[in-house]
Amino acid sequence: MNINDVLNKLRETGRKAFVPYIMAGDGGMEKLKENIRFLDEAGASILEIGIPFSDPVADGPTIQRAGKRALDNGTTLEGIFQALTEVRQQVEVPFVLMTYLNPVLAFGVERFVERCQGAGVSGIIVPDLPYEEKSIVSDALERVGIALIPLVTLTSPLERIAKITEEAQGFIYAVTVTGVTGARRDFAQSQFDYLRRVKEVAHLPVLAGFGISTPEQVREMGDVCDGVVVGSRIIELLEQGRYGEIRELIGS
Ligand SMILES: O=P(O)(O)OC[C@@H](O)[C@@H](O)c1c[nH]c2ccccc12
Repeated sequence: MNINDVLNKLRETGRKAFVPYIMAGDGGMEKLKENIRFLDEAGASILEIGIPFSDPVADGPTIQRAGKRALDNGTTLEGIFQALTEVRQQVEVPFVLMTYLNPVLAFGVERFVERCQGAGVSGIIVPDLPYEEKSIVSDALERVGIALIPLVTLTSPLERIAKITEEAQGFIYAVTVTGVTGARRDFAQSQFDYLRRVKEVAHLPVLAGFGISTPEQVREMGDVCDGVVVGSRIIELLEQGRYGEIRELIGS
């Protein structure tokens, strides 16, 4: 299934999307494939898979550490594509890659997109790619039907959000905090208001991410948008082998 099919089906049945984020190569390539199979079986709607990078400006401590572990392991993009290609046939869940721009440029945009297609990747997120410069990667992605998922933030003016969502595919990633990835204790009313406003102007599903770590937060966010992305908490739970809690989060 592709991203649109998954999100349409959830909407028709009145359910919300749950998108775990994992760091590729944290624990090695076998672990990556194992984690993907587990999260697919546990009911993840879409999987966000992070490419480790030495200068992850949007990431907090948990994801920075996971990225460092992956790089120290000798993780390469080529190795990640190979693992994804192998596991692709075994799972249903769509893959979205999250990468900073530099690794893509270093690998070569055309080559990167070709490998994404070969590995059955449905979308990519590039947090440091300015919207105005998106054609650097979006032209090549469009040719093969891979979505460039846009991030919108609390500080993006509504007109800009409307413009971004008009041309987007897949879903809109609404960043719920100003700052880096990582668990937050609670969310202010203004953050829910922001999500409602994004929902009003977006013609695509809106998923909220950054700082979501408890079943209660998953439900609260689900009340105002179409689902959530959970990264840092999933990485911690995977690291500690707390699979029951991951199932609980996905089920909430
Ligand atoms: O870790 P958190 O707070 O649950 O946030 C999601 C996040 O990890 C994932 O979507 C992500 C990881 N690194 C990013 C960089 C930019 C945008 C998004 C991300």
